[in-house]
Amino acid sequence: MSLKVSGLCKQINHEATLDQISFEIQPGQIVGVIGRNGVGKTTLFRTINGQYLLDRGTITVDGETLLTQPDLRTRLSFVDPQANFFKGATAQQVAWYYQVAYPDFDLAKFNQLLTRYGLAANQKLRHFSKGMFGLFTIILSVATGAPYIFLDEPLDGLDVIVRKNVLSILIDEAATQKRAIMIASHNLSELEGIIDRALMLKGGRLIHDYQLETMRLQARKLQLVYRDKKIPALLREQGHIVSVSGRVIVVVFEDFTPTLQAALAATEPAFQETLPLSLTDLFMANLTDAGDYELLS
Ligand SMILES: Nc1ncnc2c1ncn2[C@@H]1O[C@H](COP(=O)(O)OP(=O)(O)OP(=O)(O)O)[C@@H](O)[C@H]1O
Repeated sequence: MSLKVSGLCKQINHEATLDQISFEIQPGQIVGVIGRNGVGKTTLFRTINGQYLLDRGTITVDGETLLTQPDLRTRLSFVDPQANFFKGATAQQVAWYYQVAYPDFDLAKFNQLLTRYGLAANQKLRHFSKGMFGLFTIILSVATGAPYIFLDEPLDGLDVIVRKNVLSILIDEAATQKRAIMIASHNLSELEGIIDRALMLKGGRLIHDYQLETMRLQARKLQLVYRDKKIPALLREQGHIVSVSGRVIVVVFEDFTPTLQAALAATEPAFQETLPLSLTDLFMANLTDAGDYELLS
């Protein structure tokens, strides 16, 4: 059982928005999709879910090819936050449409979650606030019964209490219902609390598939201070510089070995301290451009 994407390519306006994307997700996994604005996260979800046609590649759902078997789409759920199809319908009406599309739609769960979060079933979606609509999207996705759920910025606009509740719903769905959940989000600190893996996109490609547990064991974030105003070449060659402030350099090494530690000691930093490493650090380490931080001259 898995959803497998192999060599997926998607061009938009003759640009390779997604280029040779391959990954596989298993039931029970919560996987983050991260990357800078405009890198293609939403396009990836739309292409997997059939809103955009893919140019090349294959997608299989539990071993069967999605393109040739459209009924497999009922195993995927993606409520596109930017789609306006249902904005004139009430929450209840949308549930009726979804019941037709999704054979396992759980109306009781849908109604129970609407009530629990204070959303009126007879209210039109266009009358929901941004946060209410975000919450509705998650409730609808969960109620479909689809084993593979895609959520695009699900925490956007939700207040802190609702965010915590939503995260618990997702963890519960993954743990007890064995749903696989893919979440595209810029909310890295909250994402980090629930995901097992993070797929990092850059320049249309999948540049990292982090298993967070392994990553935490292998990577190291260091704060270093040097006497002279020069950044040792080793830091650029073996690490990712996250920030430079005066003589203080923060650098992330994704594979911190004893050999690297020895080489680093040879650069004779005046001060060295290990800092806690987060998903935000990995994001900055990989996706910060030279122009995004000021270098020592
Ligand atoms: N329907 C479309 N028409 C034209 N360009 C599009 C379309 N959909 C996506 N794009 C372009 O594809 C690129 C990827 O957009 P996408 O929305 O997938 O990025 P994203 O990673 O989700 O961004 P963000 O983090 O800002 O939400 C962007 O350059 C965007 O302008």
